[in-house]
Amino acid sequence: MPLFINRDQIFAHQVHLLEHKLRSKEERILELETENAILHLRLAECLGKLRREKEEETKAQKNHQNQKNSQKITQSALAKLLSEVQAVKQDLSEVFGVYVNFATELQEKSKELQEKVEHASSVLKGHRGDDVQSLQDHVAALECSLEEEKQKCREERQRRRELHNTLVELRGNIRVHCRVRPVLHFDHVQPSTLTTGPALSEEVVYAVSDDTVLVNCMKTGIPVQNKMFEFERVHGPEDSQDAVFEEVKPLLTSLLDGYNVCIMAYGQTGSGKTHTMMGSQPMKEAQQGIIPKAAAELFRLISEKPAESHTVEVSVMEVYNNEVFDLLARDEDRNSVDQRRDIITTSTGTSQVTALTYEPVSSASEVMQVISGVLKLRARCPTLVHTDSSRSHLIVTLTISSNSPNALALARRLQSAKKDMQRSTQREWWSPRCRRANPSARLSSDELFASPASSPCHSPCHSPCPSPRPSISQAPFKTKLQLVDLAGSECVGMSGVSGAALWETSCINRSLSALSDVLGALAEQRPHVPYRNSKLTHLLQDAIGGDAKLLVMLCVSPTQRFITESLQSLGFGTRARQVQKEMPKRKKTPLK
Ligand SMILES: Nc1ncnc2c1ncn2[C@@H]1O[C@H](COP(=O)(O)OP(=O)(O)OP(=O)(O)O)[C@@H](O)[C@H]1O
Repeated sequence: MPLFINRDQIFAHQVHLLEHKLRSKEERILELETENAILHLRLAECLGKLRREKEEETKAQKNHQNQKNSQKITQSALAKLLSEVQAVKQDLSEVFGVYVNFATELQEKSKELQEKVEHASSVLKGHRGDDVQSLQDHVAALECSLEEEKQKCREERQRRRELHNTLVELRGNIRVHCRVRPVLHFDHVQPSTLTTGPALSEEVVYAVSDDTVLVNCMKTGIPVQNKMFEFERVHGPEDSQDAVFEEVKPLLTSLLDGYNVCIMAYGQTGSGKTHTMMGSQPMKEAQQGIIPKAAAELFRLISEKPAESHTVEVSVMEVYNNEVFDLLARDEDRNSVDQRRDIITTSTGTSQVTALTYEPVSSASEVMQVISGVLKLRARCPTLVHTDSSRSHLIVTLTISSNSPNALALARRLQSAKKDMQRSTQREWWSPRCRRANPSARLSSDELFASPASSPCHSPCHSPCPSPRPSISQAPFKTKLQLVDLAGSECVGMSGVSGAALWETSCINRSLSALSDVLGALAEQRPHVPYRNSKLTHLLQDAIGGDAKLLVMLCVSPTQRFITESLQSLGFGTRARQVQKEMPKRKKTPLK
């Protein structure tokens, strides 16, 4: 074996050894690093465990604290409960004490009552039959006197109403009657799904007494507000055509006494104006309105006068789109001709329609024949509210010419009686002193119309007696009865009209608002009254502001659907009542 080992070989061997050592060191380092990593992992695990345990411990501590708190609360609640139980126990014992006392008292009282009943029944048993009879007689007498008192009360109310009417007449107020119609089929409409609040067909306008109307104003979320309106007379849905006419009838007597009279129906479309003025189909007597009934009453009154002392003429006009039309105008062949007419103001300041046709009539049926003959010419149009809506204002005028000496005498007496009343009113005719001295002192129509010689002075008051009656013109006179069926005010949206009908609606609404303006000016006694703002007010100038007796018949729908319009009509009536016109004057217009 060669002994020569060179330095390179030794060096290489050493390098090899060192390399080997290094590799094993490196392996060891790797091992240690792995161990270290494992230890790190373990440490992390332990730390996590430790943290979780700590959290659990905190949780447990919290729970423990909560438990401690709720224990405390429960303890205090228990203590409270205990004290309440003590108090209830105390109360119960007190109540029991009261109950025991009450029961004893009740027992005593029932005993007492029983004794009294026994005593009363023994007393009753002891009574003789005729005593019972006298008791029954007494009760009957009491009932009778109660009935008498009721009758007196009714008479007193009637008298008060008459006095009120006289006062209205003396003051020259416009009379306002109101009629609330029944709920009808067209009041029922399908409610919109969006609308809330009261149903549209719900009744909200009521005639609560014979002079008061009540309106329930309902809005969602607001308490119901009641509004009251007072008029000279209020008719409810159950009131018949006859009942309505009965209240109007006295005006017809005035007509023959020499006064101009105007009866005008006002109200929203479909509220019953035409029903009230003309009547409804089928036109049986019970369904006749004011116009046929007034014609009948007028001719009945005339029949009581000397023969041929009165003549009557009828004219029929309509105001349509602010134009006056003479519905009786005919050519020689009795065909309708252009019926447009003008209104002029005469030298005496009254309004007059030029070339108006007057038809002489001698009975109520003739009057109705003439009117029915031309009513078909009246403008009508179906609307969403009313299928047979009148689109014009209708004015029927009955002109009565009187040359009766009786009527003249009557008129003369009336004139002077009225003057006396007026004078004594200014003096204290209504004073409590006068009324106390003779509570029944009121002028009946007989006294009013009696001649001075036969008219005793009823007033024992110290005011001087009326002076001798002044004499007036003996000339024959004419009076007018104007019966007006106004077109209905209406909301364009609700009536659903368009085109020509929309123009009609606008004309109707404008003329009605002109009427309202005239009443406003009169009520406030303004120096200028705008009669000429519309043909309607110009035509009715004498009736509204002149010396005629004017009655406004307000027609009102009863349901929520028309509440805005009803309130507007009731407001119009209230405004009309505030007007103090000239005192009605007897006519002295000479016959032409
Ligand atoms: N008091 C009432 N009793 C029974 N039915 C009534 C009453 N008032 C009105 N009516 C009926 O209601 C409907 C509408 O009435 P009317 O034609 O009189 O309304 P209007 O006020 O004249 O309407 P417009 O102004 O649109 O002409 C009619 O069918 C009528 O018969």
